Amino acid sequence: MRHLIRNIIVETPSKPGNLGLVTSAIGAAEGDIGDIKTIKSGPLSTVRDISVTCKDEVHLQQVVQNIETIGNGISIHAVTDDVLKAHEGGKIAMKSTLDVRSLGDLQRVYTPGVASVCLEIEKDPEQAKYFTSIGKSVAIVTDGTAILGLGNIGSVAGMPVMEGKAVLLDHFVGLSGIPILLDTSDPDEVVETIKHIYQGFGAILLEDIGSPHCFEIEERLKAELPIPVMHDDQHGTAVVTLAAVLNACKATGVDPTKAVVGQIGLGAAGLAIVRMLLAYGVKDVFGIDRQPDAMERLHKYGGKSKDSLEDMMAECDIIIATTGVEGLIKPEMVREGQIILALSNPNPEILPTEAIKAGAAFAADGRSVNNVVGFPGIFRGALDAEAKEITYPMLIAAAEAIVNHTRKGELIPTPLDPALHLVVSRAVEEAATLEKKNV
Ligand SMILES: NC(=O)C1=CN([C@@H]2O[C@H](COP(=O)(O)OP(=O)(O)OC[C@H]3O[C@@H](n4cnc5c(N)ncnc54)[C@H](O)[C@@H]3O)[C@@H](O)[C@H]2O)C=CC1
Ligand SMILES: CC(=O)C(=O)O
Ligand SMILES: [Mg+2]
Repeated sequence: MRHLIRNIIVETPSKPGNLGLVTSAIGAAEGDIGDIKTIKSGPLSTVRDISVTCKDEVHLQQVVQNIETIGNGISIHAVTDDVLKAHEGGKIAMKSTLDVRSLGDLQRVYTPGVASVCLEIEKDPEQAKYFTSIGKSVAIVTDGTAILGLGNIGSVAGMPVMEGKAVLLDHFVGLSGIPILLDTSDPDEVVETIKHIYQGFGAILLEDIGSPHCFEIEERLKAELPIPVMHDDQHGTAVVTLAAVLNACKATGVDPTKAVVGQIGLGAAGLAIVRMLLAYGVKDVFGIDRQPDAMERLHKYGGKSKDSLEDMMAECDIIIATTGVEGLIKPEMVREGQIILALSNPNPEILPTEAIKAGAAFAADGRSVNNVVGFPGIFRGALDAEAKEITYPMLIAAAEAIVNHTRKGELIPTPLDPALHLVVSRAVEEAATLEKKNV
């Protein structure tokens, strides 16, 4: 486990070199340093807030002890849990876009004025696109069965992830994400429930719904609803992974269609990655999963199998892993020059630093190769084009837009760049519009 993030508030005498002593002490204990914020900078002392990721509480204590033994007047004021603090009261809220200060405002926003808008929409339901927020709202639906790699922890425990997705939709592309927490995983009940509520949304984002029931749920909803439906763990992840694979191939001079790719774990994310790579034209895509029915699905879509994880690691140029199993890939399994994308969250199958040390040419984990690079722009583009569904040409257009937006030396662009989501949404909108014209 490596997802204990804590903030250590450290005071050092204001003298060059002291921050270096602190970061070296953290590094010596193998703490992973994130943001460093200066809270107070005075002539005598400086106080900084240093975010550190540790494996667990024992590891955190080692980091703290290393700092405390530096001496030189360096001291720790507090160790805080900023992640928990950020979740106090939740991360989202439904807010109005209008102010209500006068009686006139009240009558425009609510009764009696609102009645005339209702009647306009009753006469012509298409008007709902212009006079309500429906076209900008995305239902984020989970049944809680595959929350990250944490397993079936239930929808309510998964709510922080759903709120997180809503924050990203709002922040990156101005869409409202509304979590819907289901208490059933039965495909008939899930489909029936969504069919009864879909009309309040422009699109449906399925999230952290485990396999294999996620496949039937998505297929049926896509067929039965007139609005875009996408299971992000499947197709959002596949888009971003395709982009990372294309970028890695470009950097290593490999023709992606001729690369030999091995996918470990053929659940929601893994099977969709296989399908996406095959749709793109990669010929040799191998897969492995501990479930026989997952292997059957691999073969149905044209993927090939390997006998063991060891064979897969020995024979493939590019390895992608989405099993949810931390540390599944051992450093001794890594082949010289291999490309390793260990995408499980919160902890990867192998840390990128370990994979590189073991000889990999490129290595990344689920923090950077993450569906957040793709899903905001995919949904925005589909809604802007008024698309009825999200298709493979739209997804491949998204992957190519990500590739074109990647700077030299990067495997995948940062999702913090607002221009990224704009180019992805434009590419998806254009692909959707082209498809409509060709129908
Ligand atoms: N980086 C990203 O953007 C994303 C990462 N993920 C991560 O991928 C992982 C899996 O997510 P889902 O596909 O939604 O879950 P899932 O439960 O649908 O799939 C997991 C699959 O891995 C297989 N598996 C487990 N242990 C295995 C082993 N030792 N060898 C071979 N196969 C094994 C399971 O049988 C199952 O088919 C999670 O940790 C999740 O956080 C998922 C979506 C996006
Ligand atoms: C990123 C994501 O969707 C997951 O790990 O499940
Ligand atoms: Mg997910």
